[in-house]
Amino acid sequence: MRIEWSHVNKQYAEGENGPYRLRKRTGLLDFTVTLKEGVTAVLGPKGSGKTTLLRVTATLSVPDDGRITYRTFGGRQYTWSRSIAAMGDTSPLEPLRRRLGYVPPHKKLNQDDVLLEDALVYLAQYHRLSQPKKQAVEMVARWGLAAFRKRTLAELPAAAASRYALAASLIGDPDIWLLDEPTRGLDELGWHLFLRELERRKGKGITLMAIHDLELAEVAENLLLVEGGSCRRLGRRKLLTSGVPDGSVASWYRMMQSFSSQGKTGGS
Ligand SMILES: Nc1ncnc2c1ncn2[C@@H]1O[C@H](COP(=O)(O)OP(=O)(O)OP(=O)(O)O)[C@@H](O)[C@H]1O
Repeated sequence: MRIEWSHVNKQYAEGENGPYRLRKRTGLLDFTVTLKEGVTAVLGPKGSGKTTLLRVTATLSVPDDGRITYRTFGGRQYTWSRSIAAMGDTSPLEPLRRRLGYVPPHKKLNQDDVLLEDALVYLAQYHRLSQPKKQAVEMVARWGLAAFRKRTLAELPAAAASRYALAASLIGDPDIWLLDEPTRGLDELGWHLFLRELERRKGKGITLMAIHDLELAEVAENLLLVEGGSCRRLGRRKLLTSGVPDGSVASWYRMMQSFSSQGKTGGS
């Protein structure tokens, strides 16, 4: 399976700046990449477009331009683009959405008064799983959430909310797992369970995780470096980091950042 982003653009209007000018912020700029199976860490400075990339890929946000093509297991193909969104009926994308798990950057669900276990049952029903209650109970056990089963999502402490976000995204065992700052708010148990899940996912489907933690990036199979909304580098982690003395992602990332700041200052 693979995902192909082809000339994807996304801009945000920042607000009026004077009567006739609308300032724009770049989310993605001519983003063109093909990604195959494996765990890929999406790295880049603040505001480089990581969240935008995950949101458009999750079909939660509409690209202004370009298209994303998903070639999934079983030979099925889906496309997400502005023209498809404009048609109004996105039901042909539903099978894709059911094979896709997304973890948002902010895990705390302040408004939600659904009980945690019920929320997982609803998700299992949405994913058309057999025995949704059983699936929910299993997920509760797997993510150490038994003590919170009968709490509403709004009541969850931060660590449990972070574990719930991961558990919810994994209902239905998605082929595509999109994680935005997945370790934000996680406690020690959450970290342990998350790392175990990542190991399980290696080489199985596509996992894209936007992270700032360069140590965590060491568990990824691929690195995708985003800058100014575009892909600056994509490759096997081992290959990319073989060029730096200690072979670490942190050193490689620093080297890439120092190249870009030299470029901006004319190499001085
Ligand atoms: N909803 C929005 N409205 C206006 N501008 C936005 C919005 N979302 C993102 N942006 C802008 O788009 C650019 C890319 O943002 P994005 O959140 O995708 O970057 P990021 O790499 O995820 O950043 P961070 O590492 O801080 O999470 C930034 O300039 C950001 O300010």
